[in-house]
Amino acid sequence: MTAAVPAGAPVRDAVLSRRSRPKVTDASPADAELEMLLQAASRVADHAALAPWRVIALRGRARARLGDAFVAASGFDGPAALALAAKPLRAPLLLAVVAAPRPHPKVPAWEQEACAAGVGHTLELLLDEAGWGVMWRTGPFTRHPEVARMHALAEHEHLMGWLYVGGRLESERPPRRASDPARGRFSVLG
Ligand SMILES: Cc1cc2nc3c(=O)[nH]c(=O)nc-3n(C[C@H](O)[C@H](O)[C@H](O)COP(=O)(O)O)c2cc1C
Repeated sequence: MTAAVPAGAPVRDAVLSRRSRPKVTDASPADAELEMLLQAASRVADHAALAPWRVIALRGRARARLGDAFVAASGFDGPAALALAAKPLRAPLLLAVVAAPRPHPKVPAWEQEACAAGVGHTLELLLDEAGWGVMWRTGPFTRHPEVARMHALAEHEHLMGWLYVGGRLESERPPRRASDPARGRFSVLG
């Protein structure tokens, strides 16, 4: 038997139409819009309702300070350092997704990180649905102490990466993924 797909199926439509957008304009959502979308994203499944995550918005000079932290973490100098320092400047707004797992008698750290990742994915989807350009990025220095310090993370917190957010370039139509990643990744145990 096939379950009926509700007319419109807006969640499925939003998921199927989402694209990562590597190039964005200088426009960005206001903090009030971000808080509203985050309130929705916070409804992901969350064992024991620990909300083991938080999100930090990096705008303006904070992006340059992140670039400086990347360079300090890398030990690079010269042109390689300049290129690395410029990476966070690719979007006007970076949303650092932070996992904040704490010891819990029933909920191990990996479950809490799964919840934080869910918030990241859901927030990315909601921003895309709202018409913003978004791409989740990480890199080799995501969990380096210099980068944690720049975000003023607590001891138990670590980064899951950044949602790079900006305005959409109307000229750009990012391609769909060529393959069907779900093919062969479903099985049934009777
Ligand atoms: C946790 C995480 C980290 C990622 N880091 C990067 C990255 O550093 N660089 C990159 O090109 N893509 C990265 N990606 C993948 C992109 O966000 C994106 O999903 C990919 O380019 C495919 O495009 P699509 O989302 O439109 O299918 C990351 C995805 C996730 C979930």
